[in-house]
Amino acid sequence: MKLRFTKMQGAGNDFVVIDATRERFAPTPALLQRLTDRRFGVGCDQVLVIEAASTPDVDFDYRIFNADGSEVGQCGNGSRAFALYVAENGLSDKPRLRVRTSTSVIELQRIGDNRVRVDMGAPRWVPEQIPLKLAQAERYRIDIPAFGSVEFGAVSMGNPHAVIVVDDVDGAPVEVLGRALQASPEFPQSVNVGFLQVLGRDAGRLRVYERGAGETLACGTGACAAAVVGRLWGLFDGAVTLKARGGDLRLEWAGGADDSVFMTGPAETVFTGEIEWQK
Ligand SMILES: N[C@H](CCC[C@H](N)C(=O)O)C(=O)O
Repeated sequence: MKLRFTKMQGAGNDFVVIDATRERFAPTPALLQRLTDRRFGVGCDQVLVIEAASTPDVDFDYRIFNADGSEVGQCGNGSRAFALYVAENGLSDKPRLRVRTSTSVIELQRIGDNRVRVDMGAPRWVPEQIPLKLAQAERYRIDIPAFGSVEFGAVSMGNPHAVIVVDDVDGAPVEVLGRALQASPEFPQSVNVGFLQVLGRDAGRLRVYERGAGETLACGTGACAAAVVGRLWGLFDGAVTLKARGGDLRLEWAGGADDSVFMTGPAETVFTGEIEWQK
């Protein structure tokens, strides 16, 4: 049977997007592998699945699968692609969309041909909500062989993030230290590891070694987490532009525990295609 998909990207974080209702899509491990593998399949960091709303308070449900097939609770760059897909395919003409993932409800608003502003909800830093098996702190430390005591901030945006402040992201040991933190027992569901270089009170550079995908060219929830940790550590003011390798993201957070983080950035459709698939 044929499976139609749309290849999209947001700041270089790339996606295969599927309208589950139209395609009667059921995510099996083998099919996810076919969609994510960059050699033997289509290739992407995440597969985004658009489903009919499961409750009347939202417009759609939103499922996210990493390149390794793991299903997760949030994808910030993906949410912008989601909004563009819905508009381009006539799934809704509402200017604002409420969308539910397995861990969050977010609100998407297109603000230009290929720019979307997302209410990503409030950050969660209670360790049990991240999850992180350490006593709650503003600054955490874990001893990592070959790196010694590693200091980081930790927050959930519906998925777990650790943020390490570095002097130079280009020289940061992104993969080795990212993998080591992901393997730490303190992160029982692994973690997305951000490396943040502060450029000023309203600017920084960010690289993220993502759970289930490795280093991506940008990570939307990682940018939200870095903006929150940067503000909690007194490094940033209310709004910050974070430069990822694939593009820039704009983050705004008023700083209150219940205040949403707003993320604004690009989204683009790259191509549409279909694969032949045996159920
Ligand atoms: N790797 C993440 C999911 C994708 C997040 C990222 N692509 C974004 O834009 O937020 C996780 O396992 O929680």
